Amino acid sequence: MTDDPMKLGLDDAALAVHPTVFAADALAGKRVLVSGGAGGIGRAVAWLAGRCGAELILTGRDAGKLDSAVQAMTAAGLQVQGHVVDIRKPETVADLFAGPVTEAGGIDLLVNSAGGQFPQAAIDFSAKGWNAVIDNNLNGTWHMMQAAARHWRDTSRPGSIVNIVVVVEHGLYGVAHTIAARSGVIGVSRAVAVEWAPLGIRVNCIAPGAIETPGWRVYAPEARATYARSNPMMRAGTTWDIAESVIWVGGTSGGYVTGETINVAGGSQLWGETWTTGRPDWFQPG
Ligand SMILES: CCCCC/C=C/C(=O)SCCNC(=O)CCNC(=O)[C@H](O)C(C)(C)COP(=O)(O)OP(=O)(O)OC[C@H]1O[C@@H](n2cnc3c(N)ncnc32)[C@H](O)[C@@H]1OP(=O)(O)O
Ligand SMILES: NC(=O)C1=CN([C@@H]2O[C@H](COP(=O)(O)OP(=O)(O)OC[C@H]3O[C@@H](n4cnc5c(N)ncnc54)[C@H](OP(=O)(O)O)[C@@H]3O)[C@@H](O)[C@H]2O)C=CC1
Repeated sequence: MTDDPMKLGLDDAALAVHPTVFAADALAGKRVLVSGGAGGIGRAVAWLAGRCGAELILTGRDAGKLDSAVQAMTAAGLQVQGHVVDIRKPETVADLFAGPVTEAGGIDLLVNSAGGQFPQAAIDFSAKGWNAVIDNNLNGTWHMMQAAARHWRDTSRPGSIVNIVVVVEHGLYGVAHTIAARSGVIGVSRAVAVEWAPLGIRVNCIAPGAIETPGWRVYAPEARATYARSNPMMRAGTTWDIAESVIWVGGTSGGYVTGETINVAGGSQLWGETWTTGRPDWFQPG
């Protein structure tokens, strides 16, 4: 890992050629919408989906980041468009589906990778900080899920949703607001996996462990330095690990899977701990 923010995780050059188990036509004829598609995990998902033959729609808040992702993928021959959408604003999410999604001919897969939080001891959260994280990760993800489900219902086509969450079982500390928000996403995903099955809509979650991305910039270097050893495999994962699991469960390969949360976390749901704020004295060994 490096502290150069431009070099956290796999870059476009690596994502363009990284080996994959998927065939080049695994998603031929499909259209994939990735929120947070210019970020670390979303970008890798977009690259893999595009390399599998899907048309891509990427969203995010930062137009410059989106432009750089669209340019890199276009230069590699992928079919991609980018749109500025803040998932916290339901009206802009509705505009995305009424406009670009409809004009493109609809989508088959929605990947919700937009999200994030800041590290802080829960006892110190302000009401505004708590609300910001809940709004971003629970409400924002829900706005996207519901808009996609309405799109599929109204166009009588099946669909698939993959929500990127975090490992909520244990071992992730200093981000209790996001544990609450992501537990909500996992819960609502299980509920609508049932409600939306008659519409031909599958809903699953992927819970990444420590995946080196530019998003890690919100954590102090001392905290980040501990992340790789936060799981029994004693290493961080890559955005490609997450991308391949997203395409597996979101694509036809996961066609009989719904309502699941899959930890892609090196076993950190079973063993290990991540203190995003630094480990308190109470928990120091002996
Ligand atoms: C081993 C695994 C590692 C950990 C697992 C997870 C990893 C990841 O998720 S990687 C990173 C993914 N990306 C991010 O987390 C992006 C970074 N985070 C954000 O962009 C923001 O924190 C936000 C989206 C969650 C909130 O943004 P926004 O609504 O724009 O909020 P504001 O910046 O205006 O802040 C509102 C409010 O929130 C409190 N607050 C924000 N940042 C901090 C902070 N660093 N420390 C303490 N409090 C913070 C604060 O109350 C803010 O209000 P004001 O005080 O009025 O500014
Ligand atoms: N990296 C890791 O170790 C882990 C990551 N995760 C989760 O995976 C997801 C992706 O994270 P990662 O790629 O690492 O982080 P990044 O910060 O690199 O990417 C997150 C992306 O989300 C977008 N985003 C955030 N809030 C909004 C919003 N309100 N509206 C639209 N877009 C938004 C950002 O776009 P923009 O910059 O344009 O605003 C950003 O590009 C997040 O939910 C993260 O919490 C979970 C576990 C571990």
